[in-house]
Amino acid sequence: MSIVKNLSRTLTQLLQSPGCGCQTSIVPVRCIGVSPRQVTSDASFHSVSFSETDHPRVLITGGLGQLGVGLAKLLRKRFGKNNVILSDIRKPPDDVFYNGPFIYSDILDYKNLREIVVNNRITWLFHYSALLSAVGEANVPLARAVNITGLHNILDIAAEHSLRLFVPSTIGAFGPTSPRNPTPDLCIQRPRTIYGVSKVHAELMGEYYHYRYGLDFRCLRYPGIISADSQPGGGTTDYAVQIFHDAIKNGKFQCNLKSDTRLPMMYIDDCLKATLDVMEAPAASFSMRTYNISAMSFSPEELVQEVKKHIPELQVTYNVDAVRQAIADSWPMNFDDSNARRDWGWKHDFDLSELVTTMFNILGSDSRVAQIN
Ligand SMILES: NC(=O)C1=CN([C@@H]2O[C@H](COP(=O)(O)OP(=O)(O)OC[C@H]3O[C@@H](n4cnc5c(N)ncnc54)[C@H](O)[C@@H]3O)[C@@H](O)[C@H]2O)C=CC1
Ligand SMILES: CC(=O)[C@H](N)C(=O)O
Repeated sequence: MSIVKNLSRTLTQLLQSPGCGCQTSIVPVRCIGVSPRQVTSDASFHSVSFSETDHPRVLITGGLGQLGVGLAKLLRKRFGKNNVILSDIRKPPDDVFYNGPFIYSDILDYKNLREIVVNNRITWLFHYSALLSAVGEANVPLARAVNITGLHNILDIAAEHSLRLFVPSTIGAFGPTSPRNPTPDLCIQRPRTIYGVSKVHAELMGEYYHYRYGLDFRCLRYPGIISADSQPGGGTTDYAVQIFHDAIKNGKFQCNLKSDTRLPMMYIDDCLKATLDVMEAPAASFSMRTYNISAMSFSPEELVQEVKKHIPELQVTYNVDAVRQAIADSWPMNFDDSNARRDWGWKHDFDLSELVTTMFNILGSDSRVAQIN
């Protein structure tokens, strides 16, 4: 009984202390760092808080995919090369291996993940491992394991070690019953892919851990991301990257979506900038923990027109992939990101024409700009 009284007194003091940062209306366990998973006492609560170091110590999971290497480059510029560790289950190419710390990490291996976080005194975690929409439909058990079980491991490790955690969500977290034009942050989410279901689960679990355990969870719903020097990992929006490679290589492109399929898209630099911005934003600026971000929205036909300004002789045919088309038809056409713009100042730099010009500048030494004037 006296222990309970003491605990209650301590809690009251904590809640009244100005440094606590907790509102009394929120479940107070966050202030005492209750761990969501039973761990041995010597393994818990050894985290180094951000204020104890000059820079965050960062781990990126699934870092060898389309987005991770670019993210590592950006974060290393900001926080120093050795403060950012890339991890994946694949073998890194030479340029990645020799450009900064790389470590093997399977997110399904909880103990190994915890060891990495502890030994490297990680304070920020960017959780990029996932199976994307099209490959997820091709292997549902694996997608369920990686996207859901893997996420549970990440959430528990992050909560136990007081990490700041970024988990990307996607336009794919919405479904045919969501408003599609535009899609707001808060609306019905009934996706029909395992990818989408796992991402809604991630959004809800992250927010639950935030309120229940005080986890500093931050989440952005990315549109389809377009990049020049990294390949997409098997999604529905992949066509918008492939067109550049095929146009340059052989002047022909076969599109697997219908010409008028409109989806939100973004250039990779904007996506990575938003990711760093939301991680650096003061928590007090957030009115929610999961935000839509948007830059542009286009159909294959509109992208083709823009690409043809650089390669006028490009020949395009349409050979629709039924699985991808059904997915795309259930996704947002336009994304409403007004909350991100208002709360923490999100602003994109690249529109469609800048994106296409930039892609050709990077990829297309032999692309020819048409005389359009
Ligand atoms: N690229 C895009 O257009 C978008 C991406 N996102 C999200 O951003 C994140 C990163 O996306 P991408 O880089 O495009 O994905 P990607 O598919 O290119 O890369 C995912 C990486 O996860 C790794 N991985 C798979 N199983 C793993 C395991 N058991 N343990 C550790 N790593 C494992 C893979 O080896 C791969 O390198 C994902 O969560 C994705 O859902 C969200 C919306 C759009
Ligand atoms: C939009 C995404 O999440 C991804 N690129 C996919 O198409 O699966």
